[in-house]
Amino acid sequence: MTDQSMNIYRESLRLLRPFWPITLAATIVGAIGGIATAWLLAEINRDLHSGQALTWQSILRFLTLCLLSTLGSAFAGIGNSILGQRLIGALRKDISARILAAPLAELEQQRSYRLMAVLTSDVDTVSAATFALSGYGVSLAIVIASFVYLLHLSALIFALAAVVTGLGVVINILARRAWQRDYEHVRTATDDLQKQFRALTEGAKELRLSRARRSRVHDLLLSGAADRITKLKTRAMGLFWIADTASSGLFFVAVGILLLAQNSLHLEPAVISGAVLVLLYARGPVGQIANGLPTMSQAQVSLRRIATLSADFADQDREIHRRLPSLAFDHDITLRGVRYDFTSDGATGFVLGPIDLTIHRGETMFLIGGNGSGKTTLIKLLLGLYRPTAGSILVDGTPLPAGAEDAYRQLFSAVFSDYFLFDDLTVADKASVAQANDWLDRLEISHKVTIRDGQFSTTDLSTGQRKRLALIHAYLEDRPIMMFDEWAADQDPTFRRIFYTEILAELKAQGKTLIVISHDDRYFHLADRVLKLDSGLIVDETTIVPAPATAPEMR
Ligand SMILES: Nc1ncnc2c1ncn2[C@@H]1O[C@H](COP(=O)(O)OP(=O)(O)OP(=O)(O)O)[C@@H](O)[C@H]1O
Repeated sequence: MTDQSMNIYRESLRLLRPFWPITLAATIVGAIGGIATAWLLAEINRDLHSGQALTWQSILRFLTLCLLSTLGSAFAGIGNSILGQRLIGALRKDISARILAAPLAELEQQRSYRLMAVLTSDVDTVSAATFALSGYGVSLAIVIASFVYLLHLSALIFALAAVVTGLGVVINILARRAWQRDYEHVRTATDDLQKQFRALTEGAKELRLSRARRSRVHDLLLSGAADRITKLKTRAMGLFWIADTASSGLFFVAVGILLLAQNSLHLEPAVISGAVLVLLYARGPVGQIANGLPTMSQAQVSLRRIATLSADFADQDREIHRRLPSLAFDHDITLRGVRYDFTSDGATGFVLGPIDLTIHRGETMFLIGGNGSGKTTLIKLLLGLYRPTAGSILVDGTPLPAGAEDAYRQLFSAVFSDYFLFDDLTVADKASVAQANDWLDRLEISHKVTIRDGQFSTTDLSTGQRKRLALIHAYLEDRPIMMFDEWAADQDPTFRRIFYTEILAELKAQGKTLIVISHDDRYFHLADRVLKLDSGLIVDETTIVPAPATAPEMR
């Protein structure tokens, strides 16, 4: 076993471990029900051939076995339903927590549609298999107990039933293998489908504008993936029905052989009828086990996908949930020889740095440079979202201790150019709501948006207006350092001016350290320092000397 498959195996066990007790309990109860069913058949056969009137003991035994049989399968079913629901909840929470704790760079490498497919489709598939577990437990117990009864009736009949079942098992194993191979392709096609579903909503505008793109997405990519899944699943289902029919048909063959050979075998009628009864009854549970195999195969593939994702994010900084005390930042933050390398799998990628940079508390720094010069990458490093490939970050001259990344990140609030707009306030106390209302007024959107139950009443706004809401979130967080990535780019000229000359000035007056990515050279003079990046390096640094205040004119 390779290291990776060991990891996946270990991860699968870890994910399923909390559910062993309930699985075991449901299986034991189901097995009791199954054994009671087989016993019941034996009792019925005995009573039919006893030639005597039923005794109270027989009636009592019959009723007890009926009760055990029905209650056993009912309780096993309930147990497994609870297990299935808990499993869905636990897997979703566990994987989400790992995704939350994962470093941004690793998350960026995973495609979001793949994560969505694991969180929805794979989790559902695994839990569907657990719902079916009770059925398997009961069926398996019936089959085993039936075989014990057959052995008790006659070794020869037992051997005949064993051969028939063995053949059925082989047929089903072959079908299962074929399905398992196909299901890997089904899962890949499911990822493709998720990707195209995303395009349907996120690319709605582009798809309406371009007939060629629309037909490529719908007729080729989406339909292609959907058809591939249909074809593979239809083939697999066909295979399974053939396997199922063949294996259950074998039971009829066994019953036929018994009926034909009953005289030459010199077996009592009670033995023959008991065997026929059991063989015909066991056909159902055997079929149920065989029919459940595709679900089990799918669950195995899906569990492997869940475990792979979970293992990928296993060794991450879990301090996101540890709530370490916040870091103090009194004087400066320094990037010392910091580098970041996008190179992966030997392919050369963009390299930022080495960067040596000190940001002083209370200063306003503008970051400028052409597209792809590395501004956002530098910001992600500075904000602790990327771990430097080389070099270190110092807060007030002290290197950031290991495990303090999340505490460090709490020093910043930011509006990224690809920001996500949350529609609720993190803290919705009276003071925060009052502040938010104040800002809605100042940002001239109070006529559109109000705060209701700690939420913005709407986020269906223009691009520039939505960005104003993102700014309110950043303001309410009240962190010492604020970063704006081309915030003003989507604002009209008046608001752009208000942002640079009033909002930034006010935040600076409050003592905030401001980092502003900007292309608005009309306002560069408002910074304390302007840094220019090119090809991942700081190529220019200009300290802005404030113009001396002009003396009032003498009359
Ligand atoms: N996730 C990523 N994986 C690989 N390379 C990346 C990734 N993100 C950015 N890059 C590369 O890093 C370079 C710098 O990107 P970055 O986003 O930092 O530039 P920028 O100066 O912010 O550009 P813009 O002004 O267009 O936003 C780009 O040339 C890009 O190829």
